[in-house]
Amino acid sequence: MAASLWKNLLQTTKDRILQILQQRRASLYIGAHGYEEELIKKKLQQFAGGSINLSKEDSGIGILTLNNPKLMNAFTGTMMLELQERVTELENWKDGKGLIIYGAGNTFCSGSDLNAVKAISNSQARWDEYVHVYAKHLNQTYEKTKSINFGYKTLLCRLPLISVALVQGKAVGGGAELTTACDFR
Ligand SMILES: CC[C@@H](C(=O)O)C(=O)SCCNC(=O)CCNC(=O)[C@H](O)C(C)(C)COP(=O)(O)OP(=O)(O)OC[C@H]1O[C@@H](n2cnc3c(N)ncnc32)[C@H](O)[C@@H]1OP(=O)(O)O
Repeated sequence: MAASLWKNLLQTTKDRILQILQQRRASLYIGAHGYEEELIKKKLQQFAGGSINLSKEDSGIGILTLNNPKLMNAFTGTMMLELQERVTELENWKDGKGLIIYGAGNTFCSGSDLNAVKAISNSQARWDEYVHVYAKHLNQTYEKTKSINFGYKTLLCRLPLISVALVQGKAVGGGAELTTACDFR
């Protein structure tokens, strides 16, 4: 009897552990704010527009273009997601030596897209909460910094490439801080 109870308890515990592990796998990221990675991504995807373009030259120089010229290259949600993808691509670029970041049109970057900031500020969670949680995903040092800009910063700083922000025109808010993520500006 006792042996059978023990066996059941053992099995139930194993099942529960497997269940928890599966849940964790399904949701790789559950941050301090309780948001899930997919939820954050979906939210950021709602604020679409512009793009982050990367061209990798034979010389080993990458050119990253902030491309949203109608809004002075303001960062939309999808641009944030793309930035992470491009940085991952650069991290895996074996022949990469340097990186130049510049803005399309005649400006560098006007920071976060204020349309998204306003829209999210009217809903349950503020834009910066989403952004901060996403920054944590980008940057494990979030707990110390609690800032997306720092998220960008360390994300770019940890790249093993010499980076230059080629600033033409305005660099405001998050755009100004992005320049500080580069080795030279
Ligand atoms: C919370 C996040 C925080 C962070 O990440 O740290 C931020 O970054 S918040 C955003 C901070 N940035 C700003 O507040 C900049 C706001 N913009 C401006 O001050 C000016 O637009 C400018 C960048 C100084 C350029 O001025 P100017 O050359 O006179 O151009 P316009 O003002 O006519 O702008 C053209 C066009 O672009 C739109 N625009 C500009 N910046 C943004 C933006 N950040 N988000 C959304 N849209 C932006 C501006 O509204 C104009 O649109 P139209 O009127 O439709 O032509």
